[in-house]
Amino acid sequence: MSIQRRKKHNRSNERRKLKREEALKELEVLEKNCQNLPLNLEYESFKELPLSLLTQQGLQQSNYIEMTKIQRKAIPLALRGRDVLGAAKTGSGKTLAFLIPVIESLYRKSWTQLDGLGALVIAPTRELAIQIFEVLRKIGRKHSLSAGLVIGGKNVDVEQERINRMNILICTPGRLLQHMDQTANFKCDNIQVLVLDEADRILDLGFEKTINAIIENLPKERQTLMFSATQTKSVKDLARLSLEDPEYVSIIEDSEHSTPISLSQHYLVCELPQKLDILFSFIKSHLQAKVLVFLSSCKQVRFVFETFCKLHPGAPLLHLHGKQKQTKRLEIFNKFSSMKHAYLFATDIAARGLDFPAVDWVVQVDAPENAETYIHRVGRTARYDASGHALLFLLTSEEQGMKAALDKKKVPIDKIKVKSSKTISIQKQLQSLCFKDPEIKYLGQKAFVSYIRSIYLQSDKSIFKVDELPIEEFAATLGLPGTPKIKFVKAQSKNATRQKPKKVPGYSSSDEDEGNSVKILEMNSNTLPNLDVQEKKRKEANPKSKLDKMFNRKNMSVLTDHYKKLVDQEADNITSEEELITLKRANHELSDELKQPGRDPLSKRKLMKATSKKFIIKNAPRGKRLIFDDDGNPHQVYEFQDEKAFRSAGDIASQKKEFIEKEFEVMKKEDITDKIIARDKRQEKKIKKKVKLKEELEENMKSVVTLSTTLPMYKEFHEDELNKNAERDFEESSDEEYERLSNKRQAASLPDHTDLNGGEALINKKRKLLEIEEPKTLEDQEALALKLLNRL
Ligand SMILES: Nc1ncnc2c1ncn2[C@@H]1O[C@H](COP(=O)(O)OP(=O)(O)OP(=O)(O)O)[C@@H](O)[C@H]1O
Repeated sequence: MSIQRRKKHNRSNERRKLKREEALKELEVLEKNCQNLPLNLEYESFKELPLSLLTQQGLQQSNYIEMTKIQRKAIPLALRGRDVLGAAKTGSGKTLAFLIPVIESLYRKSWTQLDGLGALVIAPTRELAIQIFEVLRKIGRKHSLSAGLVIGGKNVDVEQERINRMNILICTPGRLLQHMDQTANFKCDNIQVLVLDEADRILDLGFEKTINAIIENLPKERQTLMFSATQTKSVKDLARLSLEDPEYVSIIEDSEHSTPISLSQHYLVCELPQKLDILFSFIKSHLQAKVLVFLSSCKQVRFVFETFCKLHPGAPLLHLHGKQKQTKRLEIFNKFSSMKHAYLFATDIAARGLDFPAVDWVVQVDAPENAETYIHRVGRTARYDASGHALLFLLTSEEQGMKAALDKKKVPIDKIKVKSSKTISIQKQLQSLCFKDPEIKYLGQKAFVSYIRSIYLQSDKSIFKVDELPIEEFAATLGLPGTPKIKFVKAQSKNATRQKPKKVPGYSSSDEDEGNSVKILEMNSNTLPNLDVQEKKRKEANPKSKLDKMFNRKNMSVLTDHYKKLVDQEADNITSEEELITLKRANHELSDELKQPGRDPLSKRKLMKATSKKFIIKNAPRGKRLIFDDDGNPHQVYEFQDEKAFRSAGDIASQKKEFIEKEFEVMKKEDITDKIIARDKRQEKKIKKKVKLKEELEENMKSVVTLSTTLPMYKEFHEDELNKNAERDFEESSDEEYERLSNKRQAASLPDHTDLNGGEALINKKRKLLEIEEPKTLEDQEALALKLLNRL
């Protein structure tokens, strides 16, 4: 190296050293300033805080200049390393209040990729996690920290691959725990900051155990920040669990109201059957608005969305609920965010944290479960410094209880009256839609049941009174021809119910009417033979119109099958939470006359139907699978012991275990036999293929004798064939064959692979075959043909 170049090199080295020293000094100063940050001062802007230049730039470029109240209070505390439990109104900027300390904490520790995961942010829903991630990307754009999103609904493998490279993770609790359990090398032992956003919701959603398990995996020495727009006792419990002497920062407690000042809030009182008419009329009179409409369940959302779309109210309609796929949810989220005027029908999935820009109205058609949920729902409007309106529909039975709950939570809300002259009735249109489209009718039935169920499940019985609902009128306003039968059957306590022998689906006996807890049995009224006496009387008193009958006949076959399937499925998939409420299939038992065609049927039509081939085949008893013992005696696959003998054979659990083990052994043996058969078949196939290939090659050789230029083509063919065979074999083969086949494939197609050990010999052998000299004489060609044939 010349002297000049060396000098230049030294100069740049020095410059780098100086820069490093300066950066270290800056970090030292920053750390000192943070530790000594006076907490009694009122900071107005982000500039006044000891934040890194990179964060300052990120904030400025995102137009965050002045701090909100919660940011003023919480950020200085968090910068000093304190644990914070923060409560502030919706839309008050809590996201920045925890993200800035997260970034700064890692920055001050000179965090790099080598240090691994440094911060975890946990949010209750995927949408919220995505939103937090976007804010982090905005304000952290100048930093070189890596951040990742770990939410359900995405490929775990892809996440597993990248998760270890991240410094900050934004995640939902379930998926995070999954990675903690399943992802090799996923280390959380270096976590510096843990954030729980909407902590109370995380608990509401039943993630308490998950959170506890996550916290167990984290180091004790860390900073914890928790934020929510509402704080419940359970959050404080959680705080005790994971925060060390936390600072409780509550902007709500200081203020007169727990909702934003710029939010005007009203409620109206109506009856259940009026709700959809009022909503439709509201849309008609607010076409140029961006409105979020809350309903109690996915089914309600779907029904209202589907029917209103068909009624063309004149405003763009969207819907969002938890049963949609993640990509669809995101698409709708983005669409609604970007639209100026639109109606989004949603479940409580959209209640928390989501920052849709410029929402004018939040309309709660179905009342929220409690005052906290009300606060979060209305918080989707009037965010930051914007204004907004909220309208709550209350049933007469709900008014008193809900108003008291809202007053207690410091929610200022006024009553307004609905002008009946301005309400458009859509009942007829809904009826017609249900009549024309069985899917709509089906949705209506599901919406009906899920609404009643949601009211029944509400824990605050002072607000939600299921027995005061005008059920029949409600069904009629949904356009349904009859009331899907909802029977309240008092059953015994949950445990007692479980011990009872299982009932035949669709069969409801009078013993279900005894006990303490309540069970809902739903049936399709159209196909309901076992109506109770009252119902029969009612039907006699109100004979069905011709239209009703037509309606029923038209939709009967389409709906009942579809409906039955779904109801059956649901009955099979009942979760523990749903055990109280059971969906049951309608009892489709045929009358005795129809069952026994020999007896006198009531009418000719019935007789013909009962003796038809189709009917007999359909109703013939199903064949049973029998197995024969060595003496040729038939047995059922599983034969039942008599109960006494069964009980005397030992306790149920151990018998069950023994039975499962025995069956497992049988399955294992069967499995081996199946595998042998499959392998034999594969080998047979391969031999056949080889013979065929050999024959084809012999044919080709004949042409080689006459045309020596075909050799390259032949070579290609051979390679191709080998590749194809290898691929086919690979698909068909077991894992054990994988290596052999992939070597074979490489041998046929790849160039040099000197680093392959086992495969090397094979490659060389193949290469000999492929790199043969072009034959010049007839003898050469014959020799080549022989060699090639031998290779097979
Ligand atoms: N300092 C600030 N300056 C300007 N805008 C801000 C500031 N802080 C937050 N915002 C904006 O205010 C809106 C609400 O912020 P954010 O979503 O953090 O509220 P939140 O308190 O978390 O609400 P929620 O309780 O509903 O989750 C966002 O659009 C955000 O960009």
